[in-house]
Amino acid sequence: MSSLTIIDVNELSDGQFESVFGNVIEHCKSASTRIKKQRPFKNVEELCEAFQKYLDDITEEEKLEILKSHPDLAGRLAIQGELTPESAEEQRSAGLNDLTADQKRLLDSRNKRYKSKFSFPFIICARENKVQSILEGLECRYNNDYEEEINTGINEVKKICKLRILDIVKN
Ligand SMILES: NC(=O)N[C@H]1NC(=O)NC1=O
Repeated sequence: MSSLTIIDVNELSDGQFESVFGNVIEHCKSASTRIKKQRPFKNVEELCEAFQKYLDDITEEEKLEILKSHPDLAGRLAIQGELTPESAEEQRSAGLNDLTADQKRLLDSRNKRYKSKFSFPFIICARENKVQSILEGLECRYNNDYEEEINTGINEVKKICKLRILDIVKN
């Protein structure tokens, strides 16, 4: 991918911008709606920073909505083939399509335990991880408190978002 230059991005119509960047934060169209108005951007870093700032500036309620819009890793949507294309590729790259039966059981039970404590799914940038580090992250972050996990989850969303933007825009 990486087919657009920053000049192309600045010249997209509002509608095109919203459709191209509408899922750089999973299921969060309002980010691209807000950020399209901040153009022109000097470079791709500035564009990434605008999305990161969006994630910093929203309310805790909006952060929770974003966290809750993420699919479980190797969860029901993955099994049913209903992930967004971005998420499907990220989960595949972490090796989540090739879990052993034991790994799948462990992942499911840790995901379930995490979600019942925090009310939102465990989120980690899959492209920067493999099965083992995901399982360890689930074990370790389960011990965090609620506010800490909202922040950690949003930080992971920022990493996912940046990599998605870099797939679209030439650096
Ligand atoms: N639950 C979770 O972390 N989901 C995600 N992570 C990622 O890299 N892509 C996702 O959809």
